[in-house]
Amino acid sequence: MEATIEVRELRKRFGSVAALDGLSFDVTPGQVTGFVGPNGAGKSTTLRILLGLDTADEGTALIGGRRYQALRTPLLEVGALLDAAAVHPSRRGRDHLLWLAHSHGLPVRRVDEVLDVVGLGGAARRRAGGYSLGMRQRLGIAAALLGDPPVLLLDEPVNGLDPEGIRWIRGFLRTLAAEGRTVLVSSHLMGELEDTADHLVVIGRGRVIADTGVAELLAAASGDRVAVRTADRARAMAVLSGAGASVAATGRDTLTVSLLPAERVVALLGSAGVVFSGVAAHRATLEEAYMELTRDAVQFAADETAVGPERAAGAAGDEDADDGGDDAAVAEGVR
Ligand SMILES: Nc1ncnc2c1ncn2[C@@H]1O[C@H](COP(=O)(O)OP(=O)(O)OP(=O)(O)O)[C@@H](O)[C@H]1O
Repeated sequence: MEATIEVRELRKRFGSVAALDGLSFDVTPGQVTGFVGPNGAGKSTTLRILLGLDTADEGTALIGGRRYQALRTPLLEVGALLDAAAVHPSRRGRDHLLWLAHSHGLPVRRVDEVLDVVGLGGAARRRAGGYSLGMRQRLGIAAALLGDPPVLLLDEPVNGLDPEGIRWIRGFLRTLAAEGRTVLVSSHLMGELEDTADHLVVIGRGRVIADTGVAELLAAASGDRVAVRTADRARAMAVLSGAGASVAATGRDTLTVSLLPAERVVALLGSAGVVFSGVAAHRATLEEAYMELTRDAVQFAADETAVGPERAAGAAGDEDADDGGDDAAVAEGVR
């Protein structure tokens, strides 16, 4: 079976709401693909249709070239974590997996293997009702792995995990992809995806906003912008705008400058006598790139709420404004 997800022109309405509005994307094996979008964008609906839990009004959603309903041994072909709470509370963790394994003729040995893989071996004989959210997430991931499937669909797998668990799943997803599996992971935590995902499918209002490599997206979002830290913000803005730059205030003493290289910014501020404590090439975070992408989609849909450059850069740049941690300093302390 070719381990690939193909979504083509999916449409789904719930009454007057178009949850999916012609959604198309592919997920290829050997990499982790993040599936992201604002609340209500249509992520869960897409995953539910892919897993045969809901039907599309139009379009197709295929796993390995076939609809989920046509898979003869689904557990062996696709592993899914949709709702970690979907385990009967009185059932013991191990019994839940035994029941699933039995339905597919998998050996008991495999149940104990996946319990160990997710670090739940010690709690396997406790009732799921007494599990923490993180433990239920691990049990759900164990269930997804049971059939050693080439395709994994995980909805918010980091949800409820402690820092050790988050680190574990990050490495684990990378390992699954390195084994050549197709891994589609929805998440709201861009910081997590920045460290984990190779590719992103960003959706909004039931449509694809971006289908791109994470590295390309970060490079594009970083652009040629320059971050400036100065106590004399107003004068710096006047000098740089006067030289043709586009300037946005991103904090009490920070600016983001476009259309001028860092060296020129340093020279202009220096010759105008504007004191500054740092000028740095700006490197976008995935969170920032994502906010820009999804904000554009909202602007497109409701153009009366146009967002000015100052607010736009401020929304994305506050973190940098405070710690400058993502910036590669090119000049310091020129008077
Ligand atoms: N069963 C349903 N009945 C009515 N409306 C629904 C139903 N399921 C989803 N919707 C609507 O479809 C749209 C897409 O919802 P969906 O849950 O797929 O989004 P999502 O991207 O998963 O959101 P979130 O990030 O909040 O989980 C939303 O407007 C939602 O209210």
